Amino acid sequence: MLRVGTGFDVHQLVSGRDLIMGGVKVPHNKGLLGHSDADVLLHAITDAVLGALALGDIGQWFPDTKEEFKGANSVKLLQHVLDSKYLKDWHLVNLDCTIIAQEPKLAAYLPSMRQVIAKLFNVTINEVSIKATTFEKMGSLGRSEGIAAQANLMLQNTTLEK
Ligand SMILES: Nc1ccn([C@@H]2O[C@H](COP(=O)(O)O)[C@@H](O)[C@H]2O)c(=O)n1
Ligand SMILES: C[C@@]1(CO)OP(=O)(O)OP(=O)(O)OC[C@H]1O
Repeated sequence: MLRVGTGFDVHQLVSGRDLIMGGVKVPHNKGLLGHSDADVLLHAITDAVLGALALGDIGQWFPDTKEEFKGANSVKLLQHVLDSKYLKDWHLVNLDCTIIAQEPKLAAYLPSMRQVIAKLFNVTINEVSIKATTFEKMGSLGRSEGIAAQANLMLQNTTLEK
């Protein structure tokens, strides 16, 4: 059986925070604001996994009202979902993501992000695509007030037919 999932997330870009995306610390004078480490890419991917299997969304699994998720490492949040009973027998066919960031330039960091994410899903980096685009200086994203990410993926369960 095949299932597709999509995820989208956006976080505000502010001073005094680290910029962490795809589990990688990207050097920049600002970082993303959130209850967790605000890893916008991993949040979109987590929502895509949950969406593929109709399991709700990241905020339902890890409420931002809970102290235990304050400053949480989003790698661990995604790992928790992937290790859950719901994901048993499901594996990633492919993942395709787009980060919308006016700044900083991300091209140099995308291979490291692909590596982190491929390891999490136990696939090779060939199954993990991450692209970056600006917002052509338009609107809030174009003014670098935040960074957004979109993820699309396909999961397969070979123990279930159709
Ligand atoms: N934060 C970003 C945004 C874009 N890139 C790379 O630059 C290319 C051109 O971006 P446009 O938004 O003008 O299309 C894009 O295709 C990416 O390769 C980047 O590295 N980091
Ligand atoms: C990850 C969680 C939990 O720490 O907090 P944030 O970092 O604020 O991120 P968001 O994308 O709003 O999603 C869900 C949250 O509950």
